[in-house]
Amino acid sequence: MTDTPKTGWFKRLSAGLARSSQQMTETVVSTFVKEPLDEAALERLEEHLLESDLGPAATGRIVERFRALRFGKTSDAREVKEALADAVAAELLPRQASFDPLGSGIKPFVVLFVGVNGSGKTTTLGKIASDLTARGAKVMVVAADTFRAAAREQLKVWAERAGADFESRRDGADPAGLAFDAFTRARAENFDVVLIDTAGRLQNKSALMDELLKIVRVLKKIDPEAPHETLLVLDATVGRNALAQEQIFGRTAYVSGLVMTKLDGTARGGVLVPVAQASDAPIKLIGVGEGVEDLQPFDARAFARSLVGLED
Ligand SMILES: Nc1nc2c(ncn2[C@@H]2O[C@H](COP(=O)(O)OP(=O)(O)OP(=O)(O)O)[C@@H](O)[C@H]2O)c(=O)[nH]1
Repeated sequence: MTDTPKTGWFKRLSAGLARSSQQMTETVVSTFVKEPLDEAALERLEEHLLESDLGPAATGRIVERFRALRFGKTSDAREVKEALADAVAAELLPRQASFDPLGSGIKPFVVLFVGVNGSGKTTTLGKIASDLTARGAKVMVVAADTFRAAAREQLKVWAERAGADFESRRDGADPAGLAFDAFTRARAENFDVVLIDTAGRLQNKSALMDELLKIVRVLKKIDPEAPHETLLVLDATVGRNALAQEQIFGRTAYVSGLVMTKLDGTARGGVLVPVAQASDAPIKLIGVGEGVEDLQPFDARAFARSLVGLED
């Protein structure tokens, strides 16, 4: 069979979620294939869903859906998986949105990346830069984490690989000043997209938030609508700590979309559900590996099906 782009994409998603889907299949699905759906089984379902980090609210609703379904003694694995996928998709569909900097009509379209160090911000920005330049866009990458030379270097490598312009300053320069100058040049030189990486040191939370807000303020001096997107990058492997990070950034940084990275590195990919539901911002992208193609648009239905181990 030829590998269409669609199936290739779904295969990557499924491979990335393999650890989570294995956990789901081993616990939840096997419970119902072996025995009828009685109260004891529903209790075990609740336990397993909580262990998969789906969170109490979504878990409660999913258990109720299963109670209403009344599987007979002979329900097979496929039937259980389909029902579970539908239940998880129903939780996530209202929390899905697309990231489309080239389709907005805004030029240059400014994207701010926020999140703690190590969450995958730089990698995500680099993957997006590669995708946009491959589609013919003129892209500028801005390293507004001016304190860490290593962070700048890493970003520079991504920018060069993508064929994007790169803007940075010496150690300790004002990140807001850099963002202002970069945006000004991007306007003058007709760039399509400006991608701004920011610092993520949470040790000094209020200074970090002040720095982010200052960047937002100066961008608005040039264009009151900027930044046109603020993506909060969260690492799925930190589990429910991602919820705390969402609260810290979500409250102050005007986040407009979430990116959940490293879903391939955890068996508890279900954590995406409570994070999506706690946030005012929808999930726009997910990372299921280190390759450029492993950053994918978030598709709630496909995610739910992969999470429970369905193959299409
Ligand atoms: N397996 C896997 N690794 C990822 C994914 N996204 C990012 N990474 C890796 O996670 C590590 C941290 O990513 P960075 O992009 O450096 O994180 P950052 O938030 O920019 O952190 P600093 O550079 O410390 O500010 C890198 O080794 C990435 O290759 C993903 O979806 N899956």
